[in-house]
Amino acid sequence: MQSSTPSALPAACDFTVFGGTGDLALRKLLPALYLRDRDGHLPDDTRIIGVSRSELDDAEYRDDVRAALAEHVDADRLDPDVLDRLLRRVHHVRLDATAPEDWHRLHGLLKDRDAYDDAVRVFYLAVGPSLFDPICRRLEEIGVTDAGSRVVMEKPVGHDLASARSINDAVGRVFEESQIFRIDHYLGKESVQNLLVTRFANTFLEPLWNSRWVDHVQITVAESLGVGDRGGYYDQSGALRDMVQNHLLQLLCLVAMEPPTYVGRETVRDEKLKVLQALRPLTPADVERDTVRGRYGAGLVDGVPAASYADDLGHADGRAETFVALRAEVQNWRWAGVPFYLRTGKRMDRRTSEIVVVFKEPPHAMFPHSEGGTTANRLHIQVQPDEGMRLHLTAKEPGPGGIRLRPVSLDLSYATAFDQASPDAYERLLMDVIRGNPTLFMRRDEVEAAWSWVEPILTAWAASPARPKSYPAGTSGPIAAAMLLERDGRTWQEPDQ
Ligand SMILES: NC(=O)C1=CN([C@@H]2O[C@H](COP(=O)(O)OP(=O)(O)OC[C@H]3O[C@@H](n4cnc5c(N)ncnc54)[C@H](OP(=O)(O)O)[C@@H]3O)[C@@H](O)[C@H]2O)C=CC1
Ligand SMILES: O=C1O[C@H](COP(=O)(O)O)[C@@H](O)[C@H](O)[C@H]1O
Repeated sequence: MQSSTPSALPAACDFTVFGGTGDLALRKLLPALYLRDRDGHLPDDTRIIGVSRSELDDAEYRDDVRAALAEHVDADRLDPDVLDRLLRRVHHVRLDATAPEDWHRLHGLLKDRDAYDDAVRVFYLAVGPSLFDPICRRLEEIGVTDAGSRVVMEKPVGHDLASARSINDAVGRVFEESQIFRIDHYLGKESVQNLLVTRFANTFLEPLWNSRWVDHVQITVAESLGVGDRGGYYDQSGALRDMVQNHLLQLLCLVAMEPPTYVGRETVRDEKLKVLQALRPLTPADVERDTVRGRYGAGLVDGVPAASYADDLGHADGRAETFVALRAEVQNWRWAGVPFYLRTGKRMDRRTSEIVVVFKEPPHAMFPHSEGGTTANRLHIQVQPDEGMRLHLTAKEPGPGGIRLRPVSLDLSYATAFDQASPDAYERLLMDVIRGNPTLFMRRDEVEAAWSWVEPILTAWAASPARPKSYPAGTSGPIAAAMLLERDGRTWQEPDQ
């Protein structure tokens, strides 16, 4: 998905990562920057400045980055010359973001760039949100927040609407909205971008993409991993905040949005916002009926024993749900009456992110005496792994006798069609930040509209004496999630269907 006016690559870039020694920086950001450097995409004069309180000089930090790249980049993509070039770009600044006296160190390094007219400064906030406000204020004080500067925020932005507004206000006091890049890494996935291309660069789907022909939509983001060592964060968050408020609602928006007049910086975001604003607000009774929350117990994942959430957390007082399923509706002309079923969970039976658009049954049974039956057509968009698309149809089985109906599918595998691996989402998104293209980032109004819709669910759950329903690790979630669809005469699409 390109903006209508692709932005130029600047001659110089200072890419500052607050939290440069953290998990996100070392596991995702540095590998993505390395891979873009490998393909010659970084500005020639790029510096990558890791900021943290750790007592590291440049050489020690470079050692840490080298080790992280060895761990997180495939060995066959690690080129020693590129690695050395990248490491020469890397610096570390020891700075406690809350200590005013430390900031001269970063200022000293950044002001070297004053000679460049078009140097871009990126400030990536890979730290807890409580540091966003102090960091932005200090950046303003040291005079590095002009139009050439960009700030990147990770999701989740806040833990409810009020805290999201407060974070947005704090960052917005220093940076213009056009300088603020709120990452939802799902928007950087190739298959997610391709969803818009499939819908809007082809004609065959559009006449069918509405309540007349679509029965319902299913969006599943299932993970086989548990919370790992992120339990501290996760238990404050839970699957609704961690996944639904951002990734799943963004996927829903891309399925449901109207075609923009062109794919531009604001047009896609304008259309996504309209979808979020059209989501039917849930009353407490709707939450009771249309949402399911679960939490994994011990079980087997791929035949291997897997711990319970309490074991992963290290105590039994966990509060968070690790699974959510819910029924949403988009109240507009196109989608009135079409349910959107969303589910996401950890420690499930498989890792998959997929969107299934289930079309209506044929209006008239023309082959009543044939063997086999018709099944509803389905478009299955496989976001990950094994990106691709499958269109499920009914066909006649070849043979000289009578008509025998059989389900078949038209399969598109990206790996086969394009013979190349998809880049990691961060590779695309970090380059968009450097180029200043915000199309694939969430605008303030989108984030807040998503929180507005999610908040009644959080409130109703907090008020309810019920606990999340238990499901064994390695399954497709609590039985109640299946019942959510059965009640409507439908079932979740599982892989063997
Ligand atoms: N990890 C992930 O996959 C994802 C993370 N996020 C979000 O990104 C943020 C960072 O996550 P993650 O990397 O996992 O966290 P980590 O705890 O691994 O890293 C935190 C980083 O912040 C630094 N830091 C903490 N306090 C200060 C301070 N006062 N001044 C300067 N630096 C400080 C730490 O270094 P030091 O202690 O040396 O100062 C460290 O480099 C969080 O908000 C998280 O929710 C979002 C999506 C995914
Ligand atoms: O943002 C998050 O996403 C990951 C899942 O991302 P994926 O690209 O591996 O599908 C999730 O594990 C994590 O809890 C959440 O914070």
